[in-house]
Amino acid sequence: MLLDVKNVKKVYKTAGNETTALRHIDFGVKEGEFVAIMGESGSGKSTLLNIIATFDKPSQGTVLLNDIDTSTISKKHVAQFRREQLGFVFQDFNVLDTFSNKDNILLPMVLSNKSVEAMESRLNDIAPTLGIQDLLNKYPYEISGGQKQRVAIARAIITNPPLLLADEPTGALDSKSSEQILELFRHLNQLGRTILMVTHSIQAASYAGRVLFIKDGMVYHEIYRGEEDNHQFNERISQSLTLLSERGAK
Ligand SMILES: Nc1ncnc2c1ncn2[C@@H]1O[C@H](COP(=O)(O)OP(=O)(O)OP(=O)(O)O)[C@@H](O)[C@H]1O
Repeated sequence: MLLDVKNVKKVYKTAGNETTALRHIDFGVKEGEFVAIMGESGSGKSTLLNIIATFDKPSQGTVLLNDIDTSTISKKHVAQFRREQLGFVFQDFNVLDTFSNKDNILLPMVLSNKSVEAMESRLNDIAPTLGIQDLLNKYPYEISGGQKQRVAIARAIITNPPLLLADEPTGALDSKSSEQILELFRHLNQLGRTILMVTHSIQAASYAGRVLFIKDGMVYHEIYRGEEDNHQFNERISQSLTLLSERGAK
């Protein structure tokens, strides 16, 4: 198992108040999978992603990535661990307007003290797959949202991390750009990349091979795509969401 989330619980404690964001989360992601996590607002998706991303720690339970217990990584090594093991794609791209697109993409390699040759070679490898060759010398403010997300995906995979984490990656895009970004995720997954994506969008989730549904801080349900096409899987995700909300309403 590439990612193993075991009995994770998260309680936020603020002045006299306790919020249980995650009650009991158990799931794994195998190498080569494309998994989507869905759930209503407040169900704990961001909390879970933040814990997997090592931005936050669970109150109980463990997260193993490549058999490394992420809670044991020292503060000194956590930035390096993230650069090497994880790629991040966010809803709002998080690219720096003062850097060219190329420099944005290379930033994780610069921080890891890689040679210029290694950086150029890696960029040449991934640029055609992402269709960003013509964008490299431009700045983020000169390109569209969909193009910015391509640049952000390039930055996320430049160090070739074993796991790509995406938080609502199409949330800020129009439907056409969303579709192109989702096709790109699918393509990267077909090339062997493991992806874990949090989303509200049924359309986005229908590109995954498996969908986990979170409710009240637990994984309530999961479905696999199997042999279904996007349309069929989309229908089944909708049905699952309806069932879940009906169950919750009783
Ligand atoms: N830093 C925090 N301090 C206290 N409570 C928090 C904190 N972050 C989240 N929560 C609470 O934990 C619960 C889960 O929140 P979380 O943001 O993980 O949900 P979500 O599913 O990502 O929601 P959304 O889809 O709206 O982003 C909510 O009740 C939220 O109010």
